[in-house]
Formats: sequence, C-alpha cells, structure tokens
Amino acid sequence: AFNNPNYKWSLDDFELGKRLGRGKFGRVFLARDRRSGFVVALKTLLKKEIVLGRVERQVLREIEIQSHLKHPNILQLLCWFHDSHRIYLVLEYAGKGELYNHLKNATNSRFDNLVSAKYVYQVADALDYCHQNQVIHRDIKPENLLLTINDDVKLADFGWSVHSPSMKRNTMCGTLDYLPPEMVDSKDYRHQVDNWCLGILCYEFLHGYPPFEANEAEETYKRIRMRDLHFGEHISDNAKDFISNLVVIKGDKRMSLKEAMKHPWIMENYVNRK
Ligand SMILES: COc1ccc(C(=O)Nc2ccccc2)cc1NC(=O)CCSCc1cnc2[nH]ccc2c1
Repeated sequence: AFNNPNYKWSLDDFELGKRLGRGKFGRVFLARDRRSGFVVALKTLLKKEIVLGRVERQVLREIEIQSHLKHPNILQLLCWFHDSHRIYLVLEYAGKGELYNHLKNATNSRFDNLVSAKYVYQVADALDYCHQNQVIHRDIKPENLLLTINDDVKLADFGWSVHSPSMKRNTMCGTLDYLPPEMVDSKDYRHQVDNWCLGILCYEFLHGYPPFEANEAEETYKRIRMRDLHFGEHISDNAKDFISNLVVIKGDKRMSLKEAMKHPWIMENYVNRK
C-alpha cells in the first residue's frame, strides 16, 4: 500500500488515464495502481523546471508537510517518487472535480444554505487541523477546492505549490522595515488569515460572487480596507452573523474556527457535522 515505506514506487506501478483539468494543475493524469486497482491523480513535475524555478527545497518541504497531514477534507499526497527527468506526486483523486465549476454551474451561480454550510464546515475543520499542525493555508478560495464523489470537500492545496507568490514573500521578508505590527508581535500572525478567507468563501458560496469584487484592483483594496460588506436580500440573519464575525479587520477579533464550526448558521444547516 501507499504507506509502506519500504516499497519503491515507480511509473510502472501505474496505468495512465486521461489528463485531469485543462492543464491548470500542471501535468496531472488520472491513474490506476496496477496491483490494487486504486484510482489516483498522478502529478508530474519536470525536474528541469523545478531546478530552474529554484523550488526544489520548497517541493521537499511541501512533501514533508503533506506527508504528515492526514484529514478527510485535505487532499492526500499518497506517495511520491522520481526518475531521471521527473518528480511524481501520487495524489488522491476527487471524483467530482473542481468545486469552482459546481458553483458556476449552480442555479444563480450560488449554493443554498444547506450546501454552503456543509462545505464551509468541512473547510473550517480542515483549516483547524492545519493550524493544529502549525500549517497555514494562505489561499482558501473555490478554485483550490475539489469535491469527492460523496460531495465532500478536499482542500486541494495549490497554495502549497510553487504557484503561490512565495518567491515575492521570501524576498519581501528579507527586510524588516516592511513588517506590519501583526508580523512583529505574534509568531502565528497568519493563521487568522484563513479565518478571514473562510468568511469570504462563505459569502461567495451564498451570493455567487465575493464581497469586495471591483473592476480595478485599487478599488478592491479600498473596499477590503473599508470592510465594505453588503448582503443580498436572500441572506439569512444567521448567515450574515457568521460572515460578519469572520470578515473582521483585526485578525485577533475574528471568530475562531472552532466557534465557526458551532455557529447557529452551521447548526441549523449542517446536521452531519462531527
Ligand atoms: C496535496 O496536493 C498537492 C501537493 C503538492 C502539489 C504541488 O504541485 N506541489 C509543488 C509543485 C511544484 C513545486 C513545488 C510544489 C499539488 C497538490 N495538489 C494539486 O495539484 C491539486 C490538483 S491535482 C489532483 C487532483 C485530484 N482530483 C481531481 N479531480 C479532478 C481534477 C483533480 C486533480
């Protein structure tokens, strides 16, 4: 099985299937483990690109992080191997694909309270697990979520991949002058970022668009700083309260993930919670 540390995996163990996604995930293929018949997503990374992108350390750090994270709502890295040209990541396969597509194809491009509360609860549970393992997601949005055949959410975590603007952040952190107070004061300053993003995610599920959307980036920044938050007529008071307690300017004033998972809006709309 995948967690047998002694077994040396190779491409020959897999029967390759169709290409997944429109190349959005890099080169990811549907694949089947020949012996167990287990269906996986096989992601291939060109070593040349990794070396050129100077991200080999990041890949290894990520593989290190991912291999310790095991949660029903986090896409699992089952195993990995490499050959002369490529690194291969064997990932769980989420049978219903990108949640983003389901949101866009839903009636009025939005989910109802029942669907939204289930997905928001599962993301909150996954994020809480990440934070307990000193991992911060940083990039929660519909595009980074996948759906299983049982309609459960999987944090697919492109955020941990090279696509995240980590290079800029690294150079930025070179100088202390730019550090905001929250980065100077508490070492875990960023985990509250995920709480804010959960609120934005919930808003977008229920409306079909994010709260601070604007044509110009500058306008969006202004709306975020002003917390220019308006709710549609169809939004319930509990949903407004849920979102309003996460989308809070001061990080340490945001509702915690554990509180979010027990909020009245979740309690009245998601009965299968843990
Ligand atoms: C734990 O997950 C990951 C771990 C690491 C990386 C990664 O690329 N790391 C990296 C790359 C280069 C430099 C440094 C680091 C990516 C993922 N995850 C995905 O890429 C999700 C979509 S691929 C899977 C998948 C499943 N199920 C589906 N159903 C439909 C499409 C689909 C697609």
